[in-house]
Amino acid sequence: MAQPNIVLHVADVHKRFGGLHALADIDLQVEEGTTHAIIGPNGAGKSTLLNVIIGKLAPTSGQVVFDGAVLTGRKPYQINQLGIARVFQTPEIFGDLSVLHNVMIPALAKRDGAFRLNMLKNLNAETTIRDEALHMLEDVGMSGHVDMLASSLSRGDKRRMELAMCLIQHPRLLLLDEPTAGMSRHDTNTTIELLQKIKQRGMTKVIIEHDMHVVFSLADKISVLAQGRIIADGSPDDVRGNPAVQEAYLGGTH
Ligand SMILES: Nc1ncnc2c1ncn2[C@@H]1O[C@H](COP(=O)(O)OP(=O)(O)OP(=O)(O)O)[C@@H](O)[C@H]1O
Repeated sequence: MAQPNIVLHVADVHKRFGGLHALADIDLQVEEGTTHAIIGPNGAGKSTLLNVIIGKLAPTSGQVVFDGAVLTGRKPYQINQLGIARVFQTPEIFGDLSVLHNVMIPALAKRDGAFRLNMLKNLNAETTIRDEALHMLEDVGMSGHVDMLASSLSRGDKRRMELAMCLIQHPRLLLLDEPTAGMSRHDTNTTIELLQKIKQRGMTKVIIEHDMHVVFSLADKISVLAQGRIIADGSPDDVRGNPAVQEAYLGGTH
């Protein structure tokens, strides 16, 4: 059988904050085309792990390898340029620009190597990127919101717009940090359907999520963190039936 292609490898990563061992012995392999969920109770180390992957935090030891390139030591924008896009827990958007312009900006920043303020002056002249942004907005079901100010969107629509802002970068790996946090059940289900649609296209995703309905609707593989360590790693069925996971997480407050 052909070996799966490992897109992301978190190799023997430790992260200490003073005396606190926030991540210990983390070894995580994400296969191309899969949706890999990282779950765990509050304070388990999920955000720390994500921040180590995207270069916001340096590991105390160990390294992160993406598509053969060592990420450790690179800056977040350099990691983004290599093909990792992140949907933030708190959407980072330009509230006083239109939805369309918000989606165009990451594509311009990718094309030109960095975001520059003077990009905002020439947005209407960028017809190719404008067309692509329109296409992405259609893809996430937001064709009717193109000219609205981003600040006027509902929370769920901001999330969808931010997903379009990531998709227009054509990332090899999409990191989703609690993509349905604070959403109504209806918006959560719409987001699940959208992420399932992206999944069918084979995009690799790492998702941190508290909502088990979301996790079990999307994940091909789940890694469970507890107190900074991976206590289980496997298919959703493996993880669901694992007594250690039930004790640490599923039977807990979530
Ligand atoms: N910058 C920091 N300095 C000191 N301690 C930190 C820092 N960031 C996180 N921690 C600690 O590291 C541990 C892991 O935190 P982290 O935020 O990664 O957990 P989490 O699994 O994302 O939690 P939650 O689900 O509540 O967001 C916690 O004990 C937290 O208090």
